[in-house]
Amino acid sequence: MVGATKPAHDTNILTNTQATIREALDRLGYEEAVYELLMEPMRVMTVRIPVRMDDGHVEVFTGYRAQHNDAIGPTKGGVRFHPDVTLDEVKALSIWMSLKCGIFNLPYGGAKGGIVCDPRSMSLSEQERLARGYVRAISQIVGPAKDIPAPDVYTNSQIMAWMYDEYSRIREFDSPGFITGKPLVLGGSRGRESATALGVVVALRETAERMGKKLSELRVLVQGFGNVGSNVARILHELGATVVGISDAGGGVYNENGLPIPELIEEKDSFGMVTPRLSGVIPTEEFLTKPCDVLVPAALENQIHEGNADKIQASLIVEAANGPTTPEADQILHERGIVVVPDVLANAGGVTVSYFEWVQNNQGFYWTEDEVNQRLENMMVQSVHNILDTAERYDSLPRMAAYMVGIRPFAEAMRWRGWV
Ligand SMILES: NC(=O)C1=CN([C@@H]2O[C@H](COP(=O)(O)OP(=O)(O)OC[C@H]3O[C@@H](n4cnc5c(N)ncnc54)[C@H](O)[C@@H]3O)[C@@H](O)[C@H]2O)C=CC1
Ligand SMILES: O=C(O)CCC(=O)C(=O)O
Repeated sequence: MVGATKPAHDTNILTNTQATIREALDRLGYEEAVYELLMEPMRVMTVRIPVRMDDGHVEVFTGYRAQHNDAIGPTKGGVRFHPDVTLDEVKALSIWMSLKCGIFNLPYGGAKGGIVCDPRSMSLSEQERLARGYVRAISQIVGPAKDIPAPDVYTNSQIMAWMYDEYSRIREFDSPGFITGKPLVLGGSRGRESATALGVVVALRETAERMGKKLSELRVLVQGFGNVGSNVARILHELGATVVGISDAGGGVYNENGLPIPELIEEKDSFGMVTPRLSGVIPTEEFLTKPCDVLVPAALENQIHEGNADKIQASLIVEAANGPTTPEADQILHERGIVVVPDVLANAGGVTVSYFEWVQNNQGFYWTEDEVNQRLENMMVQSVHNILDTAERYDSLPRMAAYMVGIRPFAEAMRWRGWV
């Protein structure tokens, strides 16, 4: 995620997540021990990774892997390369991965990894040595039946390929099910590249229809133009919605009549940056409050906060990023009647197609892109209505409904196993 800096409105996403988990478990009537087990990852590994840099000196990087809960199956989640990675962030992200798996009935618990580094200032060979060093450092706790990594911010199919190769060498057998988000030729799944975005668009369409609005009538602002944001903009544009604004780390562009999305995608670089080549760029804070029907944050955490929530003009927010809305902003948006489709529901298309990739690797039998997309769409439609119906039934916000639906399978699995 190029240009990403620590958000101005930084809040502790781990303590916020723990508070929401507690409320969800209380509403479901589970005992204290269930909360005690689910409030923190069951296992966290911190590693120090020495990397010989191109100029000959050795730099030592800190990396983490957090495994939230393995009562249901192996754990799963991406690895982030970013200078602002912290242990608390990785822990919170691992809990959110569990919620996604719970909502979508995937046979996994959540995990997340991160390395404190800035890949923008590293050569490809330095990144390769770092990726391989990370796998060597965590190899005891990962594997196709233990914990399955995937791409996240600043990591991509090339980094997955190096990690896969390193793991296979260590274990002395070829092990494609160890990691997902691989290149197609190494056992990647068709559709994984755009899966998160496709899921976001399906969640947007289904929720808008429940609000009496058609996709083709909507004006959408998309914050972030990387893997998720640019694909969301592309799919919406192809389906006839009007994408009135897009942004990246340098700011945003807005046109009430719609933007030429295919041309903008042609212009963007591999780090999701396009604004350096555009005129009329406005700052992010102004961008987020521009007129629109739907806002899709697809960049960083804590972008919608108590300082701007009262100025947002959208009536629907679909969270493509992990953790883009602070709890204070959630409350303000609710009071203003703005519907928020939470991250653990909206962006779970990525881990769902990663699950499809793992299934295909285990079977050695590969699906067409149509099969992948159709299965994803069916699961997304079902999960969106399940969460929105649950929210109505419990008179709660969709986020609380998503936490209740997502956490329950872990509490039940732990009971059956006799852990609580
Ligand atoms: N890639 C995936 O499959 C999944 C990604 N996510 C989440 O989606 C979000 C975006 O991920 P990717 O698209 O993969 O990352 P990316 O690294 O491909 O793109 C990030 C984009 O955000 C922009 N950005 C950075 N700082 C910004 C700022 N202050 N204001 C506006 N834009 C800014 C960057 O310029 C870039 O366009 C992250 O929260 C990630 O965890 C969630 C589920 C799956
Ligand atoms: O594809 C995966 O397994 C994980 C994706 C991920 O890291 C996320 O949903 O935040």
